[in-house]
Amino acid sequence: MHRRYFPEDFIWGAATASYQIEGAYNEDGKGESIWDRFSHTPGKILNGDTGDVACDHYHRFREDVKLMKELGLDSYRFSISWPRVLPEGKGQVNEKGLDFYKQLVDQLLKAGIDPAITLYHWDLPQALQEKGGWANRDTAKYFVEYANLIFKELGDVVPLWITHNEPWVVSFPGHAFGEHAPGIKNYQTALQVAHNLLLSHGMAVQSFRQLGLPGKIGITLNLTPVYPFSDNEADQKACDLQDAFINRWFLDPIFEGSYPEELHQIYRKKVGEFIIKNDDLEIINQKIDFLGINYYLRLVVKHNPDYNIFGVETVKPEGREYTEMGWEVYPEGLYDLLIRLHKDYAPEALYITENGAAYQDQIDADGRVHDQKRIAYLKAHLKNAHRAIEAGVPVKGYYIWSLMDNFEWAFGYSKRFGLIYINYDNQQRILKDSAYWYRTIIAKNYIED
Ligand SMILES: N=NNCCOCCOc1ccc(-c2cn(C[C@@H]3NC[C@@H](O)[C@H]3O)nn2)cc1
Repeated sequence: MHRRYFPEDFIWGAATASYQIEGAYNEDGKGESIWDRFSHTPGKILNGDTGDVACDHYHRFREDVKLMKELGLDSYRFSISWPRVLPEGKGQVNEKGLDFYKQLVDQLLKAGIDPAITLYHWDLPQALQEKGGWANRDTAKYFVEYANLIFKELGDVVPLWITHNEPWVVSFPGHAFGEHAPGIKNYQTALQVAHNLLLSHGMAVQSFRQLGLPGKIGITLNLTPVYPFSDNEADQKACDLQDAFINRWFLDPIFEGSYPEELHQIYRKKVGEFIIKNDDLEIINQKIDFLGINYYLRLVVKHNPDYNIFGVETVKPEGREYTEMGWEVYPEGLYDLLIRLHKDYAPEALYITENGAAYQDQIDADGRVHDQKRIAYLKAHLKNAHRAIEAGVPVKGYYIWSLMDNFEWAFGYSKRFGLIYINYDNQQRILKDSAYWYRTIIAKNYIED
């Protein structure tokens, strides 16, 4: 067996997000979020699930940190619920909410686990949505005020900061397709949202620098490598357009200070303008310390003039494996993506801030969860991350999505991504076989293939 050793200082982590695990949706002064509102709206979430209780992490965080320590995690990536600390999104601070995160960070540090904080993981205060939400440029200003509050409270002990998680998902499923909160179906609004999210990212990085904090700051993007169904020119063109739609629309402004021109032209013609003010792109193009990437799947596309505004149709290759999300298992796509990012954008450092799979997990007669498919998925993706590191790509860490089963947005609790199985009837935590497997990988710092 070939041993693939990771760099000595490689960071082994796991990730969660506030709305997906905390529960206590209206406790201790927390304000309503757009996901509280969306999940309470009939018909939006499978089985009528909500994040009202979730994994009850708000009350069980000490037990959960103990489990992280048992796994030997170097780092734990979690998000802060903006309305838990600022119930109205701005102004009055909810000290009890802030105190929860200070206690969580304190427990992590005592356990020898580095906190990695995502400032925005989709749960916008509803009070700000009432003022237009991310379509309103003022929200960028309110985001920086919120970020500064957290920077000042935790900035001296938290080494890794992520401004936003997956702005593409916030913008398009949230504001063009209507499948995520706030459930808007307006493409032009989605483009303005994407811009204001990026602007808020740049402004927050500027503020982080001005505060002279010791940690590193970056952004996490869901990046999906796109492959043409055939080598004919039309399919190749479709591939380039889909790549611009999902990946370059965020990568180019961040790393080059400009939007992809061809796609911008298509949007001008078929969707309409969105407001960019004079030095916006300069602010967005702030130097970042790392790029976080969430990798799950690849897309294969072909040209179909009738399919959507791009004339791009995604296809599902035959004979391939798919996860419970319907996402193709394509570990090589992680290698291809990392090589491309290194070549085209050369980020100073990269963290895989999410990688994982939903499978049909069940508790067997022996009381264990034998999630062999997940172990195979994770191992194959780690192999490809290692290949990229050997090729010179500065991948500094890997966070499994997710530490525990949780609320998978529009799919509710029907999709299990966790290393830890959650029995939602009694909130019991059960380490799956993949958790024990990951513990040995962390301890040995190598995989065998
Ligand atoms: N292209 N056209 N689409 C047309 C229809 O799309 C509508 C829906 O779209 C999407 C696309 C992607 C996602 C998604 C989910 N995760 C997993 C989470 N990552 C952050 C963490 O919270 C995990 O739970 N990653 N990505 C969701 C919805």
